[in-house]
Amino acid sequence: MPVTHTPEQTIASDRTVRLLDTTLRDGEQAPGVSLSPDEKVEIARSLERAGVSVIEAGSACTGAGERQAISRVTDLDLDARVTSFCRGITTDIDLALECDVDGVHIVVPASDRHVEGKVGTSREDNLEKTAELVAYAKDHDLWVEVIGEDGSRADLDYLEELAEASLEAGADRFCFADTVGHTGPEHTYEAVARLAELGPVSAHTHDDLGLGVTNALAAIAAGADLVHCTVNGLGERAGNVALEEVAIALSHVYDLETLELEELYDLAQIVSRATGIQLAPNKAVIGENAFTHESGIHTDGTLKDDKMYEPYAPETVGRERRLALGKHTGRAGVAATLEEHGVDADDDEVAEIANRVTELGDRGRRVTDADLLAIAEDVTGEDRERVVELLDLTATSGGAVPTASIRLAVDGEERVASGTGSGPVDAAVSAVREALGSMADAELESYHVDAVTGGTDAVVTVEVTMARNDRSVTVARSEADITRASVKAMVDALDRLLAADQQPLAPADD
Ligand SMILES: CC(=O)SCCNC(=O)CCNC(=O)[C@H](O)C(C)(C)COP(=O)(O)OP(=O)(O)OC[C@H]1O[C@@H](n2cnc3c(N)ncnc32)[C@H](O)[C@@H]1OP(=O)(O)O
Ligand SMILES: CC(C)C(=O)C(=O)O
Repeated sequence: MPVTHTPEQTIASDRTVRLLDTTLRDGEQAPGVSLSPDEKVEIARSLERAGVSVIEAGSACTGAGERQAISRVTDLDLDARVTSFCRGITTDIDLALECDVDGVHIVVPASDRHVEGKVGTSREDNLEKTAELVAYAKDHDLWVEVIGEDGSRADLDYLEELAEASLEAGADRFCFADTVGHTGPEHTYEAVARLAELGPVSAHTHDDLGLGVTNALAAIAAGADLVHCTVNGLGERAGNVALEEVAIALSHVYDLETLELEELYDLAQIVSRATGIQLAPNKAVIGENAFTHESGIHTDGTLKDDKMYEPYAPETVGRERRLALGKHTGRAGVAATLEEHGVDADDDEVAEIANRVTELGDRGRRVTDADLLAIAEDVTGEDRERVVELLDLTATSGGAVPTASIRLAVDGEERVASGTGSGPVDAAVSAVREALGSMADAELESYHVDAVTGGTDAVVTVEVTMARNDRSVTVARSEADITRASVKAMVDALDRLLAADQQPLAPADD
């Protein structure tokens, strides 16, 4: 049954719920991820700033390098409890002790598949062994959480026996683990509610079915007071439940605070950088698009009331709202972005600019602010200070080799050059490149011609996209002469790239 349907099954805002972060252990188990000691230290510090209660720093049994990294984290003397994963083996606990951890997670099999098929023991021996391990760890003054691995596929009566044996032996808590992310909120609720009758319970959920958060919330509703999470939902296979998602869901839906939410975005970036795993743009809380609006109706609504299309303010999680331009842009978004750039345009001009932005977006293009400004300048006829400007152009195509000569103003000085090519446009472009030298080092990503009016006197619009240093700009110019429109568009695009780069002027190559 869903977790919020009855008052008993909801999460009261006065509950104390804490978050355990296992980015440095389960997160690091994501294929291809390996964190250096320095990276673990950096992440641990930012987890501390965010206010997590427990940091599982790694698996001491993995090797000397891992133990060195865990020791670096324990050396930080954080407020958070620092722990290590241990299998149900005494030597794993000894290795964790070498790292001076505050506590251990003793991971023992819970389902018959794990008890018999993986570890090769029996239910009875597993109970006995678990109790011995807990007593051993407690004798060494460790905080102890016993995790019943594959608990969601275990016989629930046996899981209770395992929790009972652990708690009676002195474990501080028992953890319900949905190891392969196979279960749903109803079963999670039932299992955790039964375990919570016995003592403190944690929950460890995975996202294989996309139910990580749902199950974590079900576990909390059922009485779990410590939830295992990872930053950005990193972890085995489809990952663990994301720390940022649990924290914001508890805050926004249940009014229950667990973390310093405004630290979440920095934390996400730090982990993404260290692990090399990029954030999906549509990822809740921390994805690039989480607070970005492109479609006209949303942008217009958001400008009228910033809560119109957002559940909570982006600043809550350390972010800012962004308006994007593209195929779905409307007048309100264009007007707001132009205002941000100090560009004046009347209503008709804004409507025309919005149409041109949509057309550009329609061609599958991302529309940048530079694109918008180029369109606005064309539509409004407003000029601006330029680094490069076209003064004159002559092109001939009658002879054997099409040639063009060009006169440009470059930072106030005149430059003249000529070029040849396969046609007049190509010749003019070579002349431009000749005149500008290295300033023209930019790739022509696309070149597109449209006849705006019919007949032999048609006005053509030439649209070019030029790119340099990860920046690209699209400029369209309309003229009766296709060569002139092409050169104007290209010179303007280069000018905008130069302005964006703030690149010092290079002398023309002689
Ligand atoms: C659900 C989870 O996320 S569990 C945590 C997963 N984490 C890791 O695997 C940490 C990284 N792993 C490692 O560094 C290595 O696998 C080590 C050091 C743990 C073990 O390496 P190896 O000795 O080479 O063993 P290997 O990896 O081949 O097999 C795992 C062994 O652990 C045993 N094991 C697994 N779980 C448990 C457990 N809960 N309790 C006791 N033993 C266990 C397996 O039975 C197997 O033992 P066996 O070789 O006697 O059959
Ligand atoms: C070690 C345990 C908690 C685990 O990672 C899992 O069950 O997924």
